[in-house]
Amino acid sequence: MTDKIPVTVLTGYLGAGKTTLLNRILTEQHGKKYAVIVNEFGEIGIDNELVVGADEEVFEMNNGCICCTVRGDLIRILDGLMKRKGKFDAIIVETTGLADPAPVAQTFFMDQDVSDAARLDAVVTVADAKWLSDRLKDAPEAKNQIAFADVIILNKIDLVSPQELDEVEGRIRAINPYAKVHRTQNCAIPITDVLDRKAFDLDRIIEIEPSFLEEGHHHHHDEEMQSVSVHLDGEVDPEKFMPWISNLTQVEGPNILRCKGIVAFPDEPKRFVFQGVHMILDGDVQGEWKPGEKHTSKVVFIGRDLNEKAIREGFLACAA
Ligand SMILES: Nc1nc2c(ncn2[C@@H]2O[C@H](COP(=O)(O)OP(=O)(O)OP(=O)(O)O)[C@@H](O)[C@H]2O)c(=O)[nH]1
Repeated sequence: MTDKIPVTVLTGYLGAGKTTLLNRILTEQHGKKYAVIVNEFGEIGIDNELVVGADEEVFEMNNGCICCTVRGDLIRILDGLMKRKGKFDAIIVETTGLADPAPVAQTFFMDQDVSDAARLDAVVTVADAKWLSDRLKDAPEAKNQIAFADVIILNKIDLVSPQELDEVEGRIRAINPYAKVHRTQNCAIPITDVLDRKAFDLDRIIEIEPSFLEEGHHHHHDEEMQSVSVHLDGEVDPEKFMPWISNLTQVEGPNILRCKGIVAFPDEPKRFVFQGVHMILDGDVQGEWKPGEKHTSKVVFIGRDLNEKAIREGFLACAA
């Protein structure tokens, strides 16, 4: 048991702050070596490029949600990591914001090779203090993620009043009275509160969902959720791109749960990276393009009722 590799499953709804937390963990002086598995909903990988840290190996799984189609992928990557045991102190799996954590956690108990070599240390859920209450009403995944958490990072406390914060924590407590809740801004939390918690308690999970250990476990999915990703084989003109993205998120904000992108501007040595949650956009230049690297641009939108054609044409029209 003790020499099994601890695995932390990092979950939380779209845009809650999972990558922010991951980057915090990886940049802290911990002297440990982590393998990171990132899964995102969308065709073009962006999250892996946003994860900092030179020493970590990042394994990416695309085209599907970790809890459904790519679970085989997860097992394959974990098997590969197990064979290199001793090289990693721990494994961190960052799931897409739409993943139901139950089947992910299930993998560590159902697959013999995986369960022989790894132990699920904890399910850590990042919750968005501003949007969680709304998502609990319309997104079953958000509820499951809270229900399955061992540790809950109630993040973005800067965006709500103390009263709203107490309310949202009350909702969390109503769903999951067991998890340790930490209130944070930008996921600022000591690493020891997140990793190596030995917090995953199978008995408790079975109590919540008695069918947890049965194959063919039923899980909830939001059928209306879709993703649109667009790749532009070159640079974009900031004079066209900035008004386009800001207008799109203002108009379509309620439907766009999440957007992100990495784009190249002419004469700019760094990549412009932006992210948004509904109509809140955040972007900055970061990370220089490598010498000889082709300057390309890509954007991903996740949401409901997205007009794929308009988004695709709109972005491509921003070409420099
Ligand atoms: N105001 C505020 N913004 C935050 C805070 N934490 C993170 N953000 C911002 O919220 C956005 C989403 O953060 P991410 O860490 O990318 O969220 P995520 O959960 O990894 O997103 P997905 O991978 O798309 O599901 C980014 O623009 C962050 O800078 C916070 O405490 N307060």
